Amino acid sequence: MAFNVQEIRKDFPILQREVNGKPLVYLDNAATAQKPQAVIDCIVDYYSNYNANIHRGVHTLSQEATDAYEGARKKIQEHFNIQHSHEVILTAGTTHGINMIANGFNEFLKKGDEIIVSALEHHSNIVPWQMLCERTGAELKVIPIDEKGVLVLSEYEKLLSENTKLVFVNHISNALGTINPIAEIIKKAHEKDAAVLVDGAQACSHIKPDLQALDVDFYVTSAHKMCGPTGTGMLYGKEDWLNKLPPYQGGGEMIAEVTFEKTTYAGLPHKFEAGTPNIAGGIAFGAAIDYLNSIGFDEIEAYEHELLTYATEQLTLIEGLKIYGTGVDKTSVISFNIEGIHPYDIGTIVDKLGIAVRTGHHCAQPIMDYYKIPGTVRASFAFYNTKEEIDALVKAVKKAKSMLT
Ligand SMILES: Cc1ncc(COP(=O)(O)O)c(CN[C@@H]2CONC2=O)c1O
Repeated sequence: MAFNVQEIRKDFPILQREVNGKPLVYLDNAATAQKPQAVIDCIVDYYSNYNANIHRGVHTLSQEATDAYEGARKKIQEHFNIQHSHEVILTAGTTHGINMIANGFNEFLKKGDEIIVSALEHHSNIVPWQMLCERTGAELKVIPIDEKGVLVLSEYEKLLSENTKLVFVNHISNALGTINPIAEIIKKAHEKDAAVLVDGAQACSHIKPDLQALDVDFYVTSAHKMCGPTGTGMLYGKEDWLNKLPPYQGGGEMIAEVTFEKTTYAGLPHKFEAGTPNIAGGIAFGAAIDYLNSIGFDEIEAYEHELLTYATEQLTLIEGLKIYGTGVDKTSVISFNIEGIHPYDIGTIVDKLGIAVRTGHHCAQPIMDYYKIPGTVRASFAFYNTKEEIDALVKAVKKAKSMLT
């Protein structure tokens, strides 16, 4: 099917909404993507027709629920070109997955070891590693960015040493839209025998990463960024690493045998899946992947690039407007400010006109510190947005500017 945004928009009930008496213009997709009817129906179907707890059940409903949940795991495996389905850990989301790995490395790090993160990271990919360094005595090093919001790879190479044990970098910056050269970052880390975790939260709705080709050690993402439900996501880990790391949480599901003398743990993936999971969420994660693939990531990437180019052109026509994150490799996120106006004031006014953008530091305060700004207005576009919606944004920003200056 040729890419037809008007046809696609019909799949998203929420896009018919009005906000403050105006048509909703939803441009906060970097925070969470909207949900197509197919994903909504999947959740309703589970709770209506085969709700049951999974694994170990002898009754039909439990078997149906288990088949659907493990079927979703297979879909995730195939989508990301992962070698084994047991290398797919279903999580509560990106933050959960990152903490799972940070916890696991308690036993692997010692004083003198070094962890490298980038200056582009979301707090979810900074704080867990700071906590790990506090626990182990390891030292955190930071890859700097330049004025364009692009990582300075020459500095990264200087930071790498035989003391480097772990490297953490996001695939795409949620604050600026910068796409990082993760294949190169991974290759250089592996030359020093360092493991790499990539935070893919902002990437997986825009591109389809091939995790075997990337040779990444860990990759995390959230379903809600991929038109799936909140509270579910994926941690990929090479099986050698996942077998080395201790379980994250103790409980049901993650055990092989429990005695008061000793407990043995389940194998992968269940070692990392204690307790009753978000069953509906996991199944609907699979439905979201099916939906995105039915449109096609080549089409999504091409169309979103069109939106980014158009929005950049139109916004930069506004006098006094500055865009942060001007690298060549960017996805459809535009962070901007208008001289002399606080981003929060712009966000508040455009909301009155039905336009949803995000303002603030976007859980990336180090980036705001680098630019010496309190925050930005962030407009983030998805494949179901339109050029007409960009025109509405530009008109609203101009109105806000005229009201505030
Ligand atoms: C790059 C990145 N990493 C981690 C996270 C955390 O994901 P979860 O909240 O699903 O665990 C986010 C969330 N993005 C935030 C959420 O709201 N606005 C944003 O930009 C993110 O963009």
